Amino acid sequence: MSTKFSSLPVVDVGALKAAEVSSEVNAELSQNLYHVFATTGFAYLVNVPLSFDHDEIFDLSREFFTLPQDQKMRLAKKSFRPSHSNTYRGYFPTQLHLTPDNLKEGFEIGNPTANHGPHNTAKTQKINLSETNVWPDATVFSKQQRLEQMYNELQDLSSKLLSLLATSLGKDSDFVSSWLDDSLSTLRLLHYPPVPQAATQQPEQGESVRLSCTPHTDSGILTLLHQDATGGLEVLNAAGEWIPAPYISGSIVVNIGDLMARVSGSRFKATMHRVRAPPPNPNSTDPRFGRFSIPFFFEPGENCVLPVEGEEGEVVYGEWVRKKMSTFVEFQEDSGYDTGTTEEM
Ligand SMILES: O=C(O)CCC(=O)C(=O)O
Ligand SMILES: [Fe+2]
Repeated sequence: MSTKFSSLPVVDVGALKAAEVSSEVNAELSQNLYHVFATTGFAYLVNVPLSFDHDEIFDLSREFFTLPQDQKMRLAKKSFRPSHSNTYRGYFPTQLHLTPDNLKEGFEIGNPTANHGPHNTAKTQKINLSETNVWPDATVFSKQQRLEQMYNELQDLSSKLLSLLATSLGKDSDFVSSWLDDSLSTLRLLHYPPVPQAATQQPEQGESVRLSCTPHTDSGILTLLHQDATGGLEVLNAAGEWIPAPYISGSIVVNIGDLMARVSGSRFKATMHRVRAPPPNPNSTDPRFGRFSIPFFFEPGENCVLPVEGEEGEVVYGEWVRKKMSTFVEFQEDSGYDTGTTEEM
């Protein structure tokens, strides 16, 4: 459980821009990060070492979501287009038949330089966690390379943060290095379309606010989130109050996932969060409106074995994520997903 915070702390990570970081600065950053992850589990990072700003990444995301629907559906995962072979990477459309409190469309990419060789066991599963990315044709979307570069920068930043976290837990600096092998990190472009006026005025019975992402904790290690200025992200404190996490210019939000909380022996907190529905808009189908956000989920490789502090056992990441997946709205059974193992290849 997190503490009774009333706002999210801000951590300046500008020191990570330098090619060499002194051991004093590393120790200070490591302590700061330990403190926020052991209390709120969430923080804003400022002065991040990234070559792109919010305008650039959100322009790129808007360019993707304003593609004609049939172009986006060419990238749809198999559960939405059974003739397609991509099961894990690609596009998912808004699912109007599921709960109205999870109205979102998304586009997910994995490691652009991954080795998709035959050694990977993923091919025996219905969902291939390490499949190659799918992309729109370069004639309609020109930003593939830039998005791949953004992915790599977010992965680098995550790996720097992870080694600071390892130090803060009293581990060797190579404690997390194997987590980076064949990493399954996901960069997810998200668009929450505005809901029609009538729907926002009538929340469902027993519910006080209209949401577009229901309360959850992230399942993995660490999430780095770019959010636009629409607002709506809220984080639950120990007193059961939803604390707004509004957009702060130039910042990204970072939070701990369930697996990292477990690996740390519950020293780090995976804090519950949700997103309020964006303001209603009469042009509710116009994809330029609504909330845009871009979480980057740092994930280890499928075969990575993570030791768990204070417990006998270990966690194999691929098994963990498949178990968790059955609870994600995008992977619910009635959306067509089956996360189990196939009898045959
Ligand atoms: O859209 C957001 O700001 C948050 C999204 C989120 O929490 C998630 O995708 O796990
Ligand atoms: Fe989340």
